Amino acid sequence: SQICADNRALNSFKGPLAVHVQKCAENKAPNSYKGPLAVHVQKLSAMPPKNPRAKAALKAMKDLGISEEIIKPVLKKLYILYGKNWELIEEENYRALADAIFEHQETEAAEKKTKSKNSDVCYQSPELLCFGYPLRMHSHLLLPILKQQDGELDNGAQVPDEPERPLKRLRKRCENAAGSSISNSSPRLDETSLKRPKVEEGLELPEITSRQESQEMTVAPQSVANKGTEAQPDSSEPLYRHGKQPAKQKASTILEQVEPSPLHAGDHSQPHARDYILHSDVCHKDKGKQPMSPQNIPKERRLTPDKSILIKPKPEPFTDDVPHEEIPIAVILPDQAFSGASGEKISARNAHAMESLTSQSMNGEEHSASPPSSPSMKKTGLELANVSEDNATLEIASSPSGDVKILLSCDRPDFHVPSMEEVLKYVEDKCLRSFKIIDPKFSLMTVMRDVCERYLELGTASNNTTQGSENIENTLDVLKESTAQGNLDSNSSDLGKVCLPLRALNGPAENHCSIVLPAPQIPISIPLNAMDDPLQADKSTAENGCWENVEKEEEMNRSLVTVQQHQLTADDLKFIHFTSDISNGEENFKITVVDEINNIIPPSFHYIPQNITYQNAYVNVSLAQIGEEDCCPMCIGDCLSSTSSCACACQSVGGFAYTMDGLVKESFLEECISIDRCSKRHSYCKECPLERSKNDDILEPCKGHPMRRFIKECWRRCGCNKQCGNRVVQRGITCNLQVFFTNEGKGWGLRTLQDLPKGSFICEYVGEILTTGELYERSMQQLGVLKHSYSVVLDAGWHSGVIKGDDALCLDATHYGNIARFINHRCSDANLIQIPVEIETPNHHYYHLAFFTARKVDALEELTWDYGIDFDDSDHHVKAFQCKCGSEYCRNMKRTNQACNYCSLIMLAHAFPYIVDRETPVAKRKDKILLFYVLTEVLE
Ligand SMILES: C[S@@+](CC[C@H](N)C(=O)[O-])C[C@H]1O[C@@H](n2cnc3c(N)ncnc32)[C@H](O)[C@@H]1O
Repeated sequence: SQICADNRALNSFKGPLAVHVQKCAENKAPNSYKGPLAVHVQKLSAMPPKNPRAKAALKAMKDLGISEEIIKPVLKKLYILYGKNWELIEEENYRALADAIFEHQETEAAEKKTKSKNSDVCYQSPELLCFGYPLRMHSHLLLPILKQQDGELDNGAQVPDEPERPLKRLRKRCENAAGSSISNSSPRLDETSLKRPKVEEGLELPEITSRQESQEMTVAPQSVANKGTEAQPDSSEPLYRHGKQPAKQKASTILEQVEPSPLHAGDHSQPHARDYILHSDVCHKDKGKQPMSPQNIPKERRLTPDKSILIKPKPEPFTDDVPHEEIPIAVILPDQAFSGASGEKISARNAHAMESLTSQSMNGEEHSASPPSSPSMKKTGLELANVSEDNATLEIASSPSGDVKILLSCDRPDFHVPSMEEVLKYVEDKCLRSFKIIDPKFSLMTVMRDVCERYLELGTASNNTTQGSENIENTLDVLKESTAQGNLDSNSSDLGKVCLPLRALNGPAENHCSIVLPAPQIPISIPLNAMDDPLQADKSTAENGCWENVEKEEEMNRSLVTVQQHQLTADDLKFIHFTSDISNGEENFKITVVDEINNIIPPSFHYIPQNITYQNAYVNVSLAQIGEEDCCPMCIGDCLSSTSSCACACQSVGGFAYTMDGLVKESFLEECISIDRCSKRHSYCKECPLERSKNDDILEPCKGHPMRRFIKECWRRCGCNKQCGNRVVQRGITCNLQVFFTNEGKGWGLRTLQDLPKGSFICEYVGEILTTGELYERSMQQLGVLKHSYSVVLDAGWHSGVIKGDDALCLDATHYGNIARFINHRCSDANLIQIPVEIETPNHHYYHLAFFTARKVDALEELTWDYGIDFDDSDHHVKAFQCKCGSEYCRNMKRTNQACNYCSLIMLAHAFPYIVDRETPVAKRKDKILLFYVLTEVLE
């Protein structure tokens, strides 16, 4: 209410109250609106005014025996008509007010008499409908609305003694709009409604529109002054005229002049005010025929024609008193924006240049009742597009003269105006994540400029070539051009460019085209923050500039492409290369990242290609500790080509573990797999390092560690060369891998982009080397913080009993790691197998945890390994999660009762655990399912 009063224009008020009033109007039935505002407005009407001048006016009239209910609406009306100039009202002891009251009463009396006649007129003429009801029925309803608009007279809504502020602006608008004769956007009150209904010969009616109110009643007071006189031909044309007067066409002229600027289409107050004038027309139709007979005031006290009280519009300077939110955040000036390739001539906050364009924030709901291309808009060329989100609104309006205004507004109470840079950055980042193809030079301002250019282009020469798919093509062309240009700018070579089929861009088949994108070249290092909040990670990444090279490679990075999964085929994927390399260039191959589901990037971490000691872990890498028996100094070239196994090979079971092709030998692999899958091949520590690390007295019995086979690779003390066939893991990743977002709810995962034969080396698990004690402490600190676990225990050698004290080691890839941290778990039949590999240290204390394919793996298959989790052991170093591996041998099945295709059966498993255990001691789900089917049928 206060804001209303201050702004004296409902349309400037963005709060819920405005929405209520808007609703009132748009529901066409303010009287049927029972919302809090209606109640509030009624209350307002009943409350005494706080303004002392209003009080005095009331008192003066009351003294004449007129009741307050009669006085207030008339006073209100007069106040508006007089341009809120109290002097005029107070003059001659409230003569004008008394006059108006009597007039009002006369009108009402006359109205009663002619009720049926008027009623017919009202219903027949659409222009005379107000809120869907005959206007004459609404005088009492309109007043409260007007009160809201002007916020005075009632309930402490202060009556400003100074009438100027908003009116100045509106007058200015009026002046600006005068030449354009642009109509209102109201669907009910289009151009036809501006035509003044044919007025019977008689009184000229009060011409009050919202614009007229805003015009400071440049006409109204004059008309009051001319009551009873002949119509004045000049600008002092009276609005109130007593006695028979010829109906003037002037009224419609005035209306045209006071038409809102096109962008004022969202004006909340407009319908009310417009309706009000029509109402006035109807209600006063018969005035000329009805004698005005004041009841309590002698005739001589009534207003007489007196030029001295004519009010001429003051040439008040234009002052922009519109609330801050109304100033457009970004204004695009076509003539500037189009003026060159640089294009960045968009002036932000250039409200000044757009003075003539005014626009109001509208609630999307309300506005939907008035679509952008409503007939009235079409007629005038006014275009208004409106997008609403929550309480925030984006409104784009354009006028036939070529002005475009973009207005962002928000009516939430907790809203603060963000910086333009912040908004642009945020939206750009989002676009970068969301769109399939991004111009390396993408910026929101470029998009805005494109809008302008399109506007100009379509509005001028080529405006008849813009249908449907062609629009798409145009857009693609723009993208194509700019992207290609970006390529040229950033990389003059064609090397590494890939052709991206655009089929996935929703365009029809005939619109397919290709876009040349730069191939992956720029490594990204993802910072260590917001580990488990991808969006946060994105944001902080951008904000902190933590991506290495982000400054210099920004444009290239922006070519990150994300593709909707459902639109992708394996063939498509072959064409799509992503410019990001999650390894930051640390690996031999670029490791791309793709999220086809959410368009996000993985949470940040530091990519390291090799293990690194955190603090206390003791990893003794020294030539001195490598004995003769632990290396092959006499070998030359490739050890594998030798007829006999070298010393290194001998340390691996049965000779070399690798084939000449660099694969793990089948026999060795099978043995490793069987160890992995058979719990019998476990060793149990008398004093388990994992238990010791807990630092408590209650040591739990060791749950066992697999007694794994090691591979021993040749290394620096060996005589062979780097290409020796017994050096596989140390040569690093040699296959094409990709980090992707799984759609089974496991988070990110790793997949291969190429077919892989059985026994292929994939990668090793890299992370910080921690002691088990350190890992335990870290886990305690991060308890409940992290969504995923990234630690493994290097326990393959524990059975040898060499682990002492706190020496037992772990790898934690939470903050520092490589792509192995993305490999998800799969129970029992994972396609990867972990094999401990000794390289630079000849004992089993520290080793490399390497992953090899346990079978042939097809391109695009997710790579998984069995974490070895005992899902019933809550103490396991990998926090038990609800397994979604999908394996038919899933060990977590009996606890899974959600997100499982067999959930109903699993519920039964809960009901019959004994049967399950007895029937399937090794927990093979196949068996369970069979069993449960039987049970289900029995139950049914
Ligand atoms: C080494 S991380 C694997 C990468 C992880 N998915 C990510 O988004 O970063 C291990 C974590 O992934 C999740 N995970 C791995 N395998 C899973 C599975 N089969 N079912 C459900 N979640 C799994 C668990 O949260 C687990 O703690």
